[in-house]
Amino acid sequence: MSATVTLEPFSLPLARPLTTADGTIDRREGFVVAVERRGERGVGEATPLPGWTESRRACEAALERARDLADGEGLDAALAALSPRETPAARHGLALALADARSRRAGVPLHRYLGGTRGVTAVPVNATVGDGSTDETVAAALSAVEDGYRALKVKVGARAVEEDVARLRAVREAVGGGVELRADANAAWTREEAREAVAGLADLGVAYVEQPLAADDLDGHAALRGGPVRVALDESLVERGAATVLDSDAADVIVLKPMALGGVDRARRIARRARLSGLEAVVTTTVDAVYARTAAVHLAASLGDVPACGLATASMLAEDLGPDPCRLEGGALTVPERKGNVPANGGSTGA
Ligand SMILES: O=C(O)CCC(=O)c1ccccc1C(=O)O
Ligand SMILES: [Mg+2]
Repeated sequence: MSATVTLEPFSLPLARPLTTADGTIDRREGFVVAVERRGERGVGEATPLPGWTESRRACEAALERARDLADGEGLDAALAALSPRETPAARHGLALALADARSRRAGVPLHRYLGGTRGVTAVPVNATVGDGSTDETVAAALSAVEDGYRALKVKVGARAVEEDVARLRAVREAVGGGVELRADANAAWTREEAREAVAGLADLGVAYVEQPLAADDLDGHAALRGGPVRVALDESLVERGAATVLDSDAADVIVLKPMALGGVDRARRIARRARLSGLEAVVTTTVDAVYARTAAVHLAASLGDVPACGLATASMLAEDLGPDPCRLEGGALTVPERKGNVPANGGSTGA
């Protein structure tokens, strides 16, 4: 059945640029993808992040092809034509628009539509602390704990290993033992640096180190496991594919970015497979706008009982595409309970 797809470009500056070992993110650009089918409207978001997804240009070209295909052959054919490996952001955008429309028609919130059955009303989240001096890092950590966060993810790998270990030590001393600490190296370290780092972080009670080594180095990651600091993989899922990572012994935890994995539906399937293999699944964003970010909250809620997720990225944006329907309460984001993904009026009142 023929259906209308519309694409609206956007460009959002960050208020707090995120500095990682892999560079600084200071703006997010993409497309709002809207579908209209049998009078039902659904809204999705395609926000490519080069290095993690296709380029903006490739994303736009893929979405334009999908729009033309939907016009003749319908939305399912258009979605099937979008490759989750080649153009994950484009597929994410159209898949979310469809899921939003269908969950609205069914009168259920997106997390129920995705298959969540438990009454999850909030998702625990980590604060994201970018690279910075020890003083800056401690200040950001203390401010996050003051805001109620019980888990902090600190970016590392942009400076010498001993400096990063000193930053984490200063954070641990400042926030005390009751806060979960994680470190994300964004693939910056050599095997030797990673061994040094893990040894230094071990007695600081760091729960896991995210992507210490190059994305393709599954053997290196496997060899790092087994100590008190667990190993999480993020970039490796994009580089090697989720199935390869899950079939390896390289990770204790996998980090799921729906935008980089081709949609919340794809990310959910990977999360469930990971759990069956005894891995933990953490849902995060690529610093997305409100539609993709909220969808990732629904995804985490649909999984039930998730560890703290990297979904508290709204405050990095200077502007957004609409009001945030989630509130931070006690280190967790509230899950929207109205039908669909983001409530049509921004979620301020009513059902
Ligand atoms: O997980 C989080 O806390 C926030 C998301 C985040 O860190 C991130 C955001 C954009 C690109 C890469 C990453 C990453 O996890 O490496
Ligand atoms: Mg990461």
